[in-house]
Amino acid sequence: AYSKPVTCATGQKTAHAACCVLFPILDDIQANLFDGGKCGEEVHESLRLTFHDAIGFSPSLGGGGADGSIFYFDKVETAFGANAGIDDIVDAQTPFINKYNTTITAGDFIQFAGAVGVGNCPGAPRVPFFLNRPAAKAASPAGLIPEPFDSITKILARFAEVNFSPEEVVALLASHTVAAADHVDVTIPGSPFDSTPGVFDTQLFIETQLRGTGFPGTGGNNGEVESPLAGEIRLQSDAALARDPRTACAWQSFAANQAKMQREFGAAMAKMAVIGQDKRKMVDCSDVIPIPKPVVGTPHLPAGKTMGDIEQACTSSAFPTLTADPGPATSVAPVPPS
Ligand code: HEM
Ligand SMILES: [Ca+2]
Ligand SMILES: [Mn+2]
Repeated sequence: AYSKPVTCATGQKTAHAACCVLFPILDDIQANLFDGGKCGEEVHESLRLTFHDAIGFSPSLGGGGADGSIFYFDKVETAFGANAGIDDIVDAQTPFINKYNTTITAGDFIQFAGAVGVGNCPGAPRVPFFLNRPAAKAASPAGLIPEPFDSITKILARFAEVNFSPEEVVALLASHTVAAADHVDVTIPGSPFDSTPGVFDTQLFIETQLRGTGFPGTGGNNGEVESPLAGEIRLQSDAALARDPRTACAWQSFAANQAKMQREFGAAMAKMAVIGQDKRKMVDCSDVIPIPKPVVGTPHLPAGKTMGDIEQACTSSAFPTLTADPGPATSVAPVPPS
């Protein structure tokens, strides 16, 4: 229904008066959670948290989806193996969630922080945000969060339970362009999944298609396979999604198409953020989310690589032709801890 834009007491305009409460929260988290609007560790972890809260719904086992259960029942959920390390960001968000708990629920806060946070990464879409999740009633059942050692059959089946197609799963994995692992190889915390963890670019889809040549730290970790670059870590699940006949062409379709990746990631995030929720009871506050900066750089091979290093997997079309950065072989620095 049409509603007249309002001017909030704090001066900003929004389509719905109910959204005005979000502006002070926006300013606070940008300054004090995201280090002045950066795309660093807290943004990466806040984005991961949106997924680990939202995916906690199954038609057969229950759970409330994107309901903040990972905060309200954190003792239960942070103990799940798939949630290794998630306690850090739950702890970091807790003072903010408590400060605003008379205004918005933890479920709203977690999705709001993720949408705002990823928007700090140049090249990200403006992720829509809907307000009004009730507080969680129970913890998520165990076993609902995909693990990097799961088969593609298991991963796609889990997402299908919450109505996500294989193409939507691949679109969601664009999140790993602004991501690093602390717990896959604990000897090298902060190891990024692509060479540009501060930019929401397509490098993840390019670099995961390169032949793996070694482990950045120790070998033999569960859910890890060889990566193509020093300092870069590769999840077994990302490598398999890039090569499986069910997902390889979707994966390749994002490799040199920033606009397609942005569009489909934004749409899939909007859908994920309301898993288990009744959208008719929610208010569209998308216009509160700041407009992200454009991407930095263009799709390329890391220095030292050639098209011969691409492991073509999609059988219906060729991987886009890319040129390599000049200079010595790219090596990737860890994302600094907060
Ligand atoms: C097949 C599905 C997925 C699997 C198996 C998976 C697995 C993982 C693993 C193992 C890590 C490393 C955690 C650590 O060691 O610190 C990680 C990080 C991350 N994941 Fe995923 N993930 C999946 C899907 C997603 C989705 C759908 C999103 C968000 C929309 C997401 C966002 C992130 C982010 C942003 C990080 C980086 C966190 C940081 O840098 O601290 N992942 N993921
Ligand atoms: Ca990136
Ligand atoms: Mn981290």
